[in-house]
This record gives sequence, structure tokens and C-alpha cells, in this order.
Amino acid sequence: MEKLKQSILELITDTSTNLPPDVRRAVNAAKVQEDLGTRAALSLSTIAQNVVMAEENVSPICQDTGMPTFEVKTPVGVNQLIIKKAIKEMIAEATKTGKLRSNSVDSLTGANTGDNLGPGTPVIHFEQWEEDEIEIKLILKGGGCENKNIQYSLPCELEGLGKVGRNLDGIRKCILHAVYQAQGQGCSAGFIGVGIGGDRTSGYALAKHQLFRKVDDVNPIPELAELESYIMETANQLGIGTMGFGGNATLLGCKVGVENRLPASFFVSVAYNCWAFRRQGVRLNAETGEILRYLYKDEEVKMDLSPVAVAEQKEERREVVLQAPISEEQIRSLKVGDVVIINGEMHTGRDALHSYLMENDCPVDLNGGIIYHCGPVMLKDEAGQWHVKAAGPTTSIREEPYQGDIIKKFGIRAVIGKGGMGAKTLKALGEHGAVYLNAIGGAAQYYAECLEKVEGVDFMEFGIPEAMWHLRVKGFAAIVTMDSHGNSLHADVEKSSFEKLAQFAAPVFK
Ligand SMILES: O=C(O)C[C@H](O)C(=O)O
Ligand code: SF4
Repeated sequence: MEKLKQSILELITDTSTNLPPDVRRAVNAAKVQEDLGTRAALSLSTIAQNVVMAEENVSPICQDTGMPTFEVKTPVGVNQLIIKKAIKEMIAEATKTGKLRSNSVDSLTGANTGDNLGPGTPVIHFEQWEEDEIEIKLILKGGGCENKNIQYSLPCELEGLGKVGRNLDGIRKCILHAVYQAQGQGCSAGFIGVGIGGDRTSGYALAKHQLFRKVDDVNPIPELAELESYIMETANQLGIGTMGFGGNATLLGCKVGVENRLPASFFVSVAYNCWAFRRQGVRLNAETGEILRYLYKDEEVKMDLSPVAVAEQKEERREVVLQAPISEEQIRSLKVGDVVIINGEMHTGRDALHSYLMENDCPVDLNGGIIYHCGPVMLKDEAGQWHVKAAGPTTSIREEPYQGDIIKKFGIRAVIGKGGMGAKTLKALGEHGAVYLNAIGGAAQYYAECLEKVEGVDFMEFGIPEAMWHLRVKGFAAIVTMDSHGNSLHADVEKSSFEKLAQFAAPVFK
């Protein structure tokens, strides 16, 4: 098995940096569905550029390289312990070279292990089979979309959809609700895997397992094939759109699997995956470990980079250049829908930092400053200088309990993230004079290029993703989605998508 480690490293690198062709095709198709010049179309353009950059740079498509989850099948007689050891070693190696972010955190102390190894990481499922080759599949599913997974216990009642029974129509309602509740926070447009039945644990495993199906396959069970195509058509009428900006493309794939259940239980489990749907697989020679072929690479699909005609803009849009520190007057002039181009300094801060700042002082002056909800992939060169390898936004709503207070306490003028924030933050934006800026989730290469220099770092003890990085930026583009006048695009889209969801309450399947 002299080639085994090399093959596994290649698989990990390819999964993190090169979006598979079926996923590319789905993203390209979404762009065609959107009207030219809309926020959704522009976002899909950025996403397409990001996918190309990741492939060219051989760097992570998204900075959150997720929970590495392997499904391994081996012929009888192959030593699975050798494969497990090789996987762990190559996970650590890929982390060292910046193909993966250090993502394994001690749940009690918050300490990052730094090498993506630790209790429960990576996840490896082994199975034996009758074939002569080894098969290894890998999915890198990030935390933001994982947080949007949802499990329903039937019968139940769902707001807007009414009674949900233990039948195909009840399942239909659960899936539509799952897409609605994710809004843009899991970096829509997304893909969902659904598991019907099992228990709570096996139901979720079944849901995640569905994500290994190709986007364009057809379910062998006719009722489920019908359900999948119904969901694809209907969920895309919810109007959530890319990043929750509104639009025609909300869901790019729906795969449903079924297993038996206990008489007392009826679970519908949904695994939500962002557009940055990173999964790949290989067949290996069982003697040498050499890659014989890839499982999701049957054809080459180029990203659609055709320009989005700004002249045909449907939504009114201004472009404003912001230089940090920003004045209150400039912030008050911004309205939802404006595009801002940021130059100057910004500081990353996410979960650990927000909770810290509630009780403590900040090592840098944040007055007029910009906080970026981001946990980057960073590498240090031989001279000791840090470099940004991938740096898209993280889901902002997690900071909702803290953000309003922190804006006021430190005089922050702009918060950048994705997915939007809630009523408490919106109120603070108005009271203090600040804005929420939505960047494109997952576009980690695109934004890394705007981050010109790492000026310094604090709180390295929080681990690389959670540390406070001080960054000099040039030409960082984002959209005002919550302004200081009480407007929130997120609240608007949530409301309108809920109204649309409620239109699908009437029974469809017997
Ligand atoms: O952890 C991150 O960088 C992002 C996360 O995947 C998210 O979507 O919020
Ligand atoms: S930031 Fe978005 S694209 Fe990246 S892992 Fe999280 S949900 Fe996926």
C-alpha cells in the first residue's frame, strides 16, 4: 500500500479545492435562472469566480473545510487500521499546508487541536464489500450549513403548514419547512439530503449519506423520485435566493432516502449543504493504494463566468467607497441595497471574541471600525509573516446575543458577515449609527485576494479561526442588508418566504 497516503492526500486536496462537475453544473444553472443584474445573479457570479480561483490556487473553496467525513469500503482481508492511520496522518498534513482549516475544537475547553485530529475528528465509517478495490468517499461539510440541519418527529404541527401527518404529504411539508428555516444562513442556494425513518441517529446519518448521490441521478423509488422533483420545483418558489438575497434559485438538489423505523417513531431528518458542496471519492488498487479513478469527475464542467450586465439592473443600487475608520454621517447615508467597497483596516471576530468582549476590553481601538465575522485559513511563512489563504464570512446570527452591546461599547460602525442578524442588532444599528454588510458566504478565495496584509493578531489562544486578525484590505465588496434606519433585507425575505411557504399547506400527495 505504498501509494495509499499520497492517494488520500490527493483526495482531501481535491475535495477542498475543486468543486465536482455535477455541483458546478447546478451552480451554473442557478445563474441562468436569475435575472441579470440582480443581487442574486451578482452573488452567483462571485461564487463562480471563487470556484475558479480555488481550483487555480489549489486553495480551499470555503475557509470552513468542515468536518472531514469518510465512507470507506474495503475488500475482505484489507487491513482497515492501516487506512485509518493513513487518513489521520494525511488530514494533519493537509491542515499543515492550508488545504484544510484547523477545525477540531475541544468542546469543553475551546482549545483548537491545530491538526484537525481529536476525539471524533475525522469521522470515518468503514464497511466491507465483495469487490476487489477500495472505495473512499469524502465530504467536507461546513459548520454553518450543519447548523441548519433539522429533524422532525411526526406527527407535528408546523407554522404556516399546519398538521404534519405520518405520510408522504407530511414528509413533503417537513422538507419545504427545512428549506424555509435555513433561509440564506447555510449559504444558499443549497443541496439537501433527507432521511425518512431510522432513529434520531441513523436518520441523520441517512440524510447525510444522501449527499453522496449525484445531483442529477434519479431516485429508484418512484414516489421518492416524484417527491424530489416536487421539492425542487416548489422550494425554488420560496424566493429566498442566493445568500437569502431573494431570487429564483434557492435549492440546487434534493435527495431522499428511506429506512425502516420503530412503531413509535417517525423521523424526517434533513442535512442541509451549502452551495460549496465539497464531496469527492476515489477507487484505489487494494494492493498498492494507487488511485484508479475518481467517482465524481466524469466530465469537465467550466464555471459560467459570463459577465452580469449591470446596465440591466432591476434593483436600484449605489456603490459607496468606505475607508475605515468610518464616520457616523457616512454610515447614516447608507441604505439597504447599497454596495460598499471597503479599504483600510478591519478586524476579524467571531464566537470566542464576542463573548470575551462582553466582559473585557479590546486590545485595539474599534472606534469607527469594522468587525468581520470570519475565521480564516492562515499560514505563516519562514520569516514569520502570516498570509491569508481563505477568508469568507461566517454566519452572523450566532453573535446576536452580543452584537448590539458590542457595537455600542466599542463604537463599531460596520459589521460584515453573512446570513443577517436579528431585531436586537437592528435596533443597535439605529441607535448607534452602524450597518450590517453581507458578504458572499463561501467566497473565501475571492475575499482572501482583497486582504492585502496581516497587520497583527490577538488572542491566538482562541485558535486560528477564532483569533482576532487585524487585516489591511483593498476593494472588499459587500452589500448593505441592514441599515441604521430600521431596514433589514433579511427580515423582508423571511417574511415573504413565509407567506409563500403557507401557500403550500394544502395536501399534494396521498
Ligand atoms: O466557520 C466558518 O468559517 C463558516 C461556517 O461554515 C458558517 O457557515 O458559518
Ligand atoms: S461559510 Fe457557507 S459555504 Fe462555507 S461552509 Fe459555511 S455554509 Fe458552507
